[in-house]
Amino acid sequence: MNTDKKLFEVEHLNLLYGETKALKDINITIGEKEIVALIGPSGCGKSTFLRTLNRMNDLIENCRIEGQVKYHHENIYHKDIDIYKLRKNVGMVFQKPNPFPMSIYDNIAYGPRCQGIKKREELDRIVEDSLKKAALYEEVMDRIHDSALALSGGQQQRLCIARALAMKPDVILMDEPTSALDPIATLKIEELILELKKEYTIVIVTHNMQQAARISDKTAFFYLGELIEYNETEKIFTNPSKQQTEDYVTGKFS
Ligand SMILES: Nc1ncnc2c1ncn2[C@@H]1O[C@H](COP(=O)(O)OP(=O)(O)OP(=O)(O)O)[C@@H](O)[C@H]1O
Repeated sequence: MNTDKKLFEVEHLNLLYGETKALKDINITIGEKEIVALIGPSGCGKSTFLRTLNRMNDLIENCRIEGQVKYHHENIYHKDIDIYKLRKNVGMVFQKPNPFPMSIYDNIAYGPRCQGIKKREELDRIVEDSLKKAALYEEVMDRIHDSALALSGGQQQRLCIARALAMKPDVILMDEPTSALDPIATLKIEELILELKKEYTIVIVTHNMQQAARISDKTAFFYLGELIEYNETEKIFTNPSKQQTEDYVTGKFS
């Protein structure tokens, strides 16, 4: 069930790469346990915006932020923010599955171990829980100490989701998580995302309009660095308020 509790409140957010403004005065609120899809043509700023939610843009030279991104009512760009804690709470899954070249078990135990969890039983429990939540446990329980690189692309992506879940986040950011997968693996990830919504907030960048319509509660349409329209997904796809949104969702431009 959706709650009306605000998780992110983004206010007057601008982002510059050097002199180029990639995000222009973005204002958006994301609620707890919502799935929010970010759509728009290539280069409109979707991934850039996604990365502002856990400060992944900090890693990019020449990148500068103005405005505020509040997470649980705290500005994450404040100088006293603990970035490691932020990224633990706001996990990320990328376009291409990127398991570490180690066993399935060690991929998931990696983050908790870095946090100082050493007890075998505790790690076993975290690994099992995370694999179950990522709907991968049944498929890999017999080969949990085998290399993660031997898994299929779809399984690798679910492993990356399990790895994020092992950190006990409350948000998962997903940047086109199914674009490298076949339709069946895509469907499995979509089912998983809908299941995860019971416990987590999910913000997902997608080029796949049907995917946004199938899984998200709300959709944000970006164009040339601006947030053109943000509303219930059904409204965006059936009765958008702005002409640009309608042109995009009906395929007049891509
Ligand atoms: N590291 C960077 N340095 C400079 N400019 C960048 C950088 N990353 C992105 N940009 C620019 O910022 C703008 C927004 O890019 P972004 O990748 O956020 O768009 P997008 O909507 O996610 O695109 P796509 O759908 O193709 O992934 C683009 O003009 C892009 O060229």
